[in-house]
Amino acid sequence: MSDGTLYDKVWDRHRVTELPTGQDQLFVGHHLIHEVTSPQAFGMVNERDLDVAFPERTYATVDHIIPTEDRTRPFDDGAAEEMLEALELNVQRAGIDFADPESGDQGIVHVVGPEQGLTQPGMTVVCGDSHTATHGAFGAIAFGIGTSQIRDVLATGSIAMERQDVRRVEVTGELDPAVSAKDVVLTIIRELGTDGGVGYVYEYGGSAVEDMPMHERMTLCNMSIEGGARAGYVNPDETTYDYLEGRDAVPDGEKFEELTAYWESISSDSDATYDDVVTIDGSAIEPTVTWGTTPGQAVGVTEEIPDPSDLPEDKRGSAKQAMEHMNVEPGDTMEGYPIDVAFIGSCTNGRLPDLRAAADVLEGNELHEDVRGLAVPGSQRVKVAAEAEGLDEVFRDAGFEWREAGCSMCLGMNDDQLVGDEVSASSSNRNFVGRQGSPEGKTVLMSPRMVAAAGIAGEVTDVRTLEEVMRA
Ligand SMILES: CC(C)[C@H](C(=O)O)[C@@H](O)C(=O)O
Ligand code: SF4
Repeated sequence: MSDGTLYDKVWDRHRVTELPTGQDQLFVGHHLIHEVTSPQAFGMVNERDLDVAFPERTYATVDHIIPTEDRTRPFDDGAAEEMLEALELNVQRAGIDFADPESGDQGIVHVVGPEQGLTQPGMTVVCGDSHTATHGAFGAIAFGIGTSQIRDVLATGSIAMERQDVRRVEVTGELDPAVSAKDVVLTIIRELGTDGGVGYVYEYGGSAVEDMPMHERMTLCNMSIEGGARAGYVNPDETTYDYLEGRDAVPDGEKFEELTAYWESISSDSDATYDDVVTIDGSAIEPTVTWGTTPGQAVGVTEEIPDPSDLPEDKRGSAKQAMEHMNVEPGDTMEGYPIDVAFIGSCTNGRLPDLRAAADVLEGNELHEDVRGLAVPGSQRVKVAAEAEGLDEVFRDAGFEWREAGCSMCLGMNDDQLVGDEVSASSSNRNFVGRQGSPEGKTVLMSPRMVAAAGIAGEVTDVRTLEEVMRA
């Protein structure tokens, strides 16, 4: 068992008791909710005539089903309208703060929590959503939960959970300037496997992680679940405190100083022991893209797609199937793979610095004539901030549609979907078959800069080469 890690310390501080099942009852510091996974859980709580135990520790937003174009109520999509109405009713009844579409605060749950300072180091954060690990970027223990657990958290402010092992994932060296956290996490998942993290929580560290600003750490932790880990976190440091200082939900003055001291104390000790340690050479990572239908089926953009027969036996069948779906061959590179759609957004890469990174590549360029582009800010606040910098103009001038905040084409639960066998260069986190709305659709995951480069070229492109050409 690990010892002296942030995970152990935070777990112990939130552990209420050991349950007869052998699980621990864990107190939940913050509960985030959205419209897709909460209605049933509220239904169960209401049915038993229970109150929400800690409405003040609960925060709601609407993200998955919300249209990113016309938001006139009632929505054209009756099911979407119904889900939002259910959420409105539930939060109103329980007295839960709600980032509704009129509030100016609405957005993807994993974008709004951090931007308002709701997510803080040393907390336990849960949400009925698998990408809750995002919040681990702050040194919180954050994970996705299922419907019956949402019910439990609503009714008691706690859940039954088993303690996980801790794997330290150490990313050494310095990243190439064209390489981002997205490339790092795709590399980690590729090396450790999509189920390599089962039973673990990942502690990310090493110089390449320490050098990452908060939005990059969020991208890294966001995809922990794609590697099978229950959660992922980064120990809090000056970068974390600087990000948090002055945010709405963060106390200021002396209280902030006290908090910082507390946050320091819950960081992993220098002599902490881990159940496993993995080291990855950050300086060797190049811009990385997926060739298949899981986030682990990834290669460096100039690297050859592997031959399934060279893969471990249990990976061969799925690799062959993925190659068929994606229409790629072993030995091909992804460079030159034609795309139809460029999607910038999602809880992985829909924050202000992600939009800046894409806009930086797009400035003065235009989307390829065969490509449609969708830029979707992760939250209303991100949208306003981006517009204040003129980023919307850069996107529009390049031929992108500039939309309202939400999950959008990350999973296509609204109108933003691939059509037929369209190929999308996407800054999101999942490339499963049918993920972006069309069963024949194809998704190539990559960083925002790489999406912008692919959009301009009309095919997967090494952003480093594109930038060289543009400079010449
Ligand atoms: C709808 C929701 C339950 C789902 C998740 O849990 O992650 C979604 O956010 C996703 O990314 O697939
Ligand atoms: S942006 Fe995508 S991954 Fe994130 S919560 Fe929404 S659907 Fe899930």
